[in-house]
Amino acid sequence: MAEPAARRCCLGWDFSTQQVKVVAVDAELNVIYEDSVHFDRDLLEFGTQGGVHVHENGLTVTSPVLMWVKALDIILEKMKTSGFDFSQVLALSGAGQQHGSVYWKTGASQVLTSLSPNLPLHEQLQACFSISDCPVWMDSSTTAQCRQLEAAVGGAQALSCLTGSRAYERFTGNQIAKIYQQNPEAYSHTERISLVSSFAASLFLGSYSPIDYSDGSGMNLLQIQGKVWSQACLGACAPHLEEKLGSPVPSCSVVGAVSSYYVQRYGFPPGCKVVAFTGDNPASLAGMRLEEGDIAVSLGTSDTLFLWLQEPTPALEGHIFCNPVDTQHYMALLCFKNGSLMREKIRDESASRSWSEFSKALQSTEMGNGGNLGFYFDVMEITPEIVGRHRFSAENREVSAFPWDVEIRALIEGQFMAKRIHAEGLGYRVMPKTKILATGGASHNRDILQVLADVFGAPVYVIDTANSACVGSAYRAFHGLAAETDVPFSEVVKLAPNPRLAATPTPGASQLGAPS
Ligand SMILES: Nc1ncnc2c1ncn2[C@@H]1O[C@H](COP(=O)(O)OP(=O)(O)O)[C@@H](O)[C@H]1O
Ligand SMILES: O=C(CO)[C@@H](O)[C@H](O)COP(=O)(O)O
Repeated sequence: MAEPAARRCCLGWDFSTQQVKVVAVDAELNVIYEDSVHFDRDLLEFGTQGGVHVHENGLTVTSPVLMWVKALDIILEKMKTSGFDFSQVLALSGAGQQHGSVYWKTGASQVLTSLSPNLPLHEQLQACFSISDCPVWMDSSTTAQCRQLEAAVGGAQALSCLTGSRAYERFTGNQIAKIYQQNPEAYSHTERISLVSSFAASLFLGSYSPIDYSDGSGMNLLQIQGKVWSQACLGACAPHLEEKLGSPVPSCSVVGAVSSYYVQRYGFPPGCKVVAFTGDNPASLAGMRLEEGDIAVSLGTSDTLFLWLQEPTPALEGHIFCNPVDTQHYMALLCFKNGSLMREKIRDESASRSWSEFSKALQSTEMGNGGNLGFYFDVMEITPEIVGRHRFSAENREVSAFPWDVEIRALIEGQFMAKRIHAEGLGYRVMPKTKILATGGASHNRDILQVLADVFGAPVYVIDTANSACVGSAYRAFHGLAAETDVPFSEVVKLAPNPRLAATPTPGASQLGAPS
C-alpha cells in the first residue's frame, strides 16, 4: 500500500558560514525535522572560528572544503540514528553561503561518480580538491583583481550594469583571478569550479552540478539580463574559465537524481530529485515568501537586507541578483559583514557573554539612546567600506566609550540605522503597508527585533524557524518538482504558514530622527 502522502517530504539544506543545517518539509508544508552540525563545536579538528580561518594579513579568509564534506557525513548519520525515513524524500534542494568557491582537481569527477556506499564521503573525497582552503565571502584580499576587472569592462558602473554589482572583493570572479595569478599550477589542475551551493549539490548528485542564475549573480561574471557568462569578464579573470564553470541554469531546474551512494547508504528512493542549489540569501527570499514591497532582514553571520525587484537597477552600492523563484524578476541585496560576530563581541565585552543580559540592556535603555550613537566595524565593512568603532555623544562629540547598556543599544540602533539609510540609498521607501521579514540566528531575540521595528517604523514578522534558507530550499525542491508543469512558486507555497508578527513600532519611534 502507498505511504500516506503527508509523510512524504522534501529536504532543504543550508551550507552556511558557521554550520550545515537541514529541514524536512512535508507535503502540507509543515517542518517535520530540523538538524544542524556546527563547524566550531562539532568539527574541532578543523580549528575554525565562526566557521572560518582568518589569515595573518587579516584580509584572506578561507574554510576547509573537507570540513563541509565531513559536516554532511555527520548530519546524515545523525538523521539515520534519529530514525529519519529517507525513503520518503521526494526531492531535495539547498543553499550555500554566497560567493565562496570550491576547486575540484582533475580526476575528481571520476571519484564522485563511483562513490562506495561503505565509506563516508570525506574519506573518499580527500584527494579531490586542488585548493583545500576555499575562499569565502568574508575574504577581502582581492582589491587588485577588482580594479583589473572593472578596468577591463569599462569601469565600475559598466560592470554593475552587466553583472548586477561593481567589483567586490568577495565576488567569485575576483577570487578565481587571484588564485590563477598566485597559484597557476593549482588553477591548471582544476577541472571544475563550483560555488558552495553547486558544490553541495554535486555531493548529492555524484556529478558536477551547474551553477544557478541567482547564486551565479554573486560572481561578477554572469550577465544578469542575458543569463549567460560575460565573455569580457571571464577573459579578464582567468583562461579556460567557461569550461571550468559549466553553463548556468535557471534556479528551479531539476539537475538530476541523487547518487546511488545515498540510495544504498541511507535508503533515499532512487528517483529522488535534486533541484539546483542557490545562495543562502536567495533561498531565504523563497523561505520567507517575500513579496514585492516587503523587506527582508537576515541576521545570520552576515547581516543582509533584500527586496524583490521587477526590473534590475544596478548601482555602485548593493547588488542585483537574478530572482531565485521567478526567472523574469530580480532581487536587490545589501550585505553587512559586521553582523552577528560583532554583536557577539559586544555581548562578551559588555553583557557577560549572555544574550539575556544583552536583552536587559535593550529593555532598560530608552529608544534613541539619549542621543548616543555608535557604529561598530571590527572587520572591514562591505557597506560602506569602513573599519573601527565610532561613538558619538548626544552633543555630537566622538567619545571613546559608553556605559555597558548604552553601548549595547548604540550597537543595535547603529546597525539598523545603517540598514535603513543604505536601503533608502537604493531607492527603497518605508510605506504604511511595509512589512519587515526577519530571519537568521539573531531573529530569535525579541528585543533586537523591537529595535528593528522602531528604527524602520514598520512591523517585523518572523517565520517559525529562523532557518529560512533551509525552509526556502525545501519549498524550492517542491517547486522544482512542479516547475516542469509551469506552476508558479507562489502557487506551490500558498499553504505555507503565514509569518508571525514579532514586533510593532513603539509609539513615538518615528519622531526620534529616523531618516525620512
Ligand atoms: N538569542 C540571540 N540573540 C542574538 N543573536 C543570536 C541569538 N541566538 C543566536 N544568535 C546569533 O546567531 C548567529 C548564527 O546565525 P545563523 O543564521 O545560524 O548563521 P549562519 O546561517 O550564517 O551560520 C550566531 O553567530 C549568534 O550570534
Ligand atoms: O556575502 C554574503 C551575501 O552577499 C553573505 O550573506 C553570505 O551569503 C553569507 O551568509 P550567512 O552565512 O551570513 O547567512
